[in-house]
Amino acid sequence: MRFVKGHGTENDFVILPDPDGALDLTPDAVARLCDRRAGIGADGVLRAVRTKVAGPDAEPYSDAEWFMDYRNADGSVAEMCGNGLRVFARYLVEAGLAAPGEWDVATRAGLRRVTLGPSGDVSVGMGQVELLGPSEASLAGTVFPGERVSVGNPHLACRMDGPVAALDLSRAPGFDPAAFPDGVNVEFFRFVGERHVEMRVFERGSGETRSCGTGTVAVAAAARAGLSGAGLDVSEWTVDVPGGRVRVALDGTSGRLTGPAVLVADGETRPGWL
Ligand SMILES: N[C@@H](CCC[C@H](N)C(=O)O)C(=O)O
Repeated sequence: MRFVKGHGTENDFVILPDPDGALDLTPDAVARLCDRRAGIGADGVLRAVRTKVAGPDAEPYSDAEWFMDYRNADGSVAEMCGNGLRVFARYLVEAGLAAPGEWDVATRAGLRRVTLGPSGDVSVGMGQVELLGPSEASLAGTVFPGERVSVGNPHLACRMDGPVAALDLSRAPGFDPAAFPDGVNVEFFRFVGERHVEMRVFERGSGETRSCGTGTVAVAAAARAGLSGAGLDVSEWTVDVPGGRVRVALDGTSGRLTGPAVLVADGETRPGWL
């Protein structure tokens, strides 16, 4: 099986080129590919498949040529992945499967428009960002009030006063399963400047990662909501994550994510390994 390895602010992915939809990608195969000791190692898998052969998840979005079939490291399926989409778009351009410019990619959360040149940062229209009300996370006995946010996938963005580096994210934060029946990605953030926050994340299905694109958009929206009088104003945010920095533009109720996307290796799994 051919693969490409890439990352966006160190949120890393195994990309599987599957233009004809020939791969039978089981949850077990995804978990083995993502295993950092016995596999290639990644936070998730991005299967690149043409929408017309991608099956029911892609059917409503057949205007787009490509479907990003995103899977978490534990093999579970997620609706969207912001960093993954930047890496996915960079892969399609570098592989000669799409031209630099602006085009839609189909995801389980709907169509997402990517903008990229022949090299450099990739920008992604992240669709509607919905603030869904308060909830809370718990970590080592401490309760963190937060905001439920949907960026196509579920998030709980918790503001804190101390540095995020002090958190122990070796275990999953607790959350209210009634509020998040399908699980949740939990972000902890702190203001470090005007419209500038630092963030760490514990991702559903992957554990702590070095960055989460949908999470940075959720955090920017929750941070804006916490500023008195900010309403739904148009604003640009800088979000620092352990793996680097991204920019988030909020415009009313929609978001745009811009940041790096880097491909680091091409390879082939050994016959019979998976
Ligand atoms: N890292 C991603 C989000 C991946 C999906 C997430 N773990 C989920 O289950 O919703 C990003 O960059 O957005």
